[in-house]
Amino acid sequence: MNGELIDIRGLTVGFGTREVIGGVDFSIHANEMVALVGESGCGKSTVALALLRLLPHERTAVSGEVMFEGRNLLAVPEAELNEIRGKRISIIFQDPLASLNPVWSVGEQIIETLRRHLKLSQTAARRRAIELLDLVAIPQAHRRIDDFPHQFSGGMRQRVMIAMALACGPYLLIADEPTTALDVTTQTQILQLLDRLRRELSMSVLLITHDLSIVSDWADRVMVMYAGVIIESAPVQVLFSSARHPYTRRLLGAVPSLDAYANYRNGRLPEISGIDTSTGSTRGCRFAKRCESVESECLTHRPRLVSVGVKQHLFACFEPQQFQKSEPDAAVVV
Ligand SMILES: Nc1ncnc2c1ncn2[C@@H]1O[C@H](COP(=O)(O)OP(=O)(O)OP(=O)(O)O)[C@@H](O)[C@H]1O
Repeated sequence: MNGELIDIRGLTVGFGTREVIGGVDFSIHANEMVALVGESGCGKSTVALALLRLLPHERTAVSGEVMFEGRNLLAVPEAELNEIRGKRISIIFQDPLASLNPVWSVGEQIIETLRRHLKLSQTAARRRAIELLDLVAIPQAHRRIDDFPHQFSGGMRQRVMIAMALACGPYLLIADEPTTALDVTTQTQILQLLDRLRRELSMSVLLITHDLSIVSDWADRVMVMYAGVIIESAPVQVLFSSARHPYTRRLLGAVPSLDAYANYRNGRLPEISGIDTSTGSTRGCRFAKRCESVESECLTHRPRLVSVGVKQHLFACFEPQQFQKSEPDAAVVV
């Protein structure tokens, strides 16, 4: 499969009267690993859940388009979406224990998924479940299949979740903070595993994380989110070498490195001042209150995501040297 796998346009989510996601546009190509990075509370999980219509219905308003295989997932009937969730698009979360059933063996849980979605016989499903546990490098998969979730370490449990997510051969795996609860070594192993699997299985991965430092080795492209909007998006090397948005530049300054460690020992680890990441303000640029280069236009107009002139590098900022056509913010024009 080539080209765009999923294309998201104008995704907006409101909880009650608060707009949490303010019109997000992005696409993911076949076999691509794309990272969605941002501070806690900026709306990363809300985007992931909104794509699959997994947000609670009550007091939640979702609009926009999520085009996948020629269909808008926000508009297809629930039964059709059930065929897509878990089968074509799978999602894994930070805490496997919360997603696994403690009273069922991991084998029973994978077999149930295989039987429900692929209608396999019990014997074929068990054989496939062992293969899947093998695929995610669980040692002695044929024995471990009958163990219960609590008998696995955190990293192994995350592998089980990945095996389950892969059961039906999805085209897209959404991994929401899959390594946050793990130690650094296990975190690397899980990311290595995801990277190997997406290559072997020709699958795309949307990796959601608050930790910019983990994406450099694994992601092809990075999208930086701030207060419910994507403010910069670029191939990973471009982002790390030539970030344009003031927020991304400060975020990169806050990525721990040996230099930063030396600074830290001297009491000078960089920080991003202010706390305004999730206010859902709809007026002007959402970063304006924390931005050192704020101009009057930033308070009244919202910068659109535009190309900086380099392939796949987009940013949303009224940086003076950039010519950007802006549109008055809907909140200002009454
Ligand atoms: N069901 C809900 N009802 C109301 N507000 C919600 C709901 N779910 C999330 N929020 C709010 O939306 C904002 C974005 O939350 P979200 O979990 O998407 O952020 P995040 O970037 O994934 O953060 P984290 O990395 O901490 O998970 C937060 O302010 C959160 O409190």
